[in-house]
Amino acid sequence: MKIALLGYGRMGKEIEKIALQRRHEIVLKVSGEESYDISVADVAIDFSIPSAAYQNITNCFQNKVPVISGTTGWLEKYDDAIAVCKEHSGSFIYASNFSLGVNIFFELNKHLSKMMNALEDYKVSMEEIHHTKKLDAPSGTAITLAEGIIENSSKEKWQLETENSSVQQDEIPIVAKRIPDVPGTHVINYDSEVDSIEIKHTAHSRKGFALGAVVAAEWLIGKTGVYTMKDVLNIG
Ligand SMILES: NC(=O)C1=CN([C@@H]2O[C@H](COP(=O)(O)OP(=O)(O)OC[C@H]3O[C@@H](n4cnc5c(N)ncnc54)[C@H](OP(=O)(O)O)[C@@H]3O)[C@@H](O)[C@H]2O)C=CC1
Ligand SMILES: O=C(O)C1=N[C@H](C(=O)O)C[C@H](O)C1
Repeated sequence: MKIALLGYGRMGKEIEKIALQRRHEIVLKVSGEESYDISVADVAIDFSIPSAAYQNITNCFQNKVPVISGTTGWLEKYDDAIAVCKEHSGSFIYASNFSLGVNIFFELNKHLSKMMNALEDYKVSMEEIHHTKKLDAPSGTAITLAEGIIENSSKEKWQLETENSSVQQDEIPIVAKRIPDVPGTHVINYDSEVDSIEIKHTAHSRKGFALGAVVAAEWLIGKTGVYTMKDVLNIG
């Protein structure tokens, strides 16, 4: 495949390594506001910044280039992007996390949430830890995990815990920690007076995210429509 990398930072570079190992070609690397011709690519992989993702993604739809996006922090425009995708019969996969392990963790989280819903003595909370260069908080993965709990319990929303925040009964508190060089850790905790249940995913590097994005790009080529990593990995 001829791949365009929209965003050539930490993830763009990791994706390049995996793509070359899998015998793909990188035909475009975009890392700023410069104009570019996306039509040279068979597929685009966007890991850019929250303020640039929508423009990058919709430009792909308008030029009929399938696009994978892992950029987080832009989802207030997700529905608009899907409308543009449908208008142009585009091809799209967005995932807050492309790693196989986290996608299994997403399913485990939903299952656990269903089981815990009736047990009022347990209080759910979440913690995510990432490197200090991360622009958004909470992480996209933490938001997806919270949505998985909300779908399967009486919780109605999530709340990022700050010094001044007070968490309501119907909210899932999320603590976001920033520690140098941490690729991404997510913990869900159910705590009662007598015990705690905790599930945790720890990324050891960015390799799993990058491999998942390249596998998703390989899978999307030749398809039209909007898909998720559940379709790609056939899990859940
Ligand atoms: N879904 C997933 O599995 C994962 C998602 N992510 C997400 O991916 C995104 C990127 O992460 P990461 O690589 O660590 O971040 P980086 O900051 O290392 O990379 C972002 C890159 O985007 C570039 N950029 C700035 N403006 C534009 C633009 N208009 N078009 C294209 N590129 C642009 C930046 O250039 P410059 O530095 O010059 O500004 C930078 O090179 C984040 O939103 C992060 O949360 C990260 C890991 C996994
Ligand atoms: O910015 C990162 O690094 C990561 N971002 C994604 C997120 O916001 O969930 C995925 C991963 O945790 C790494």
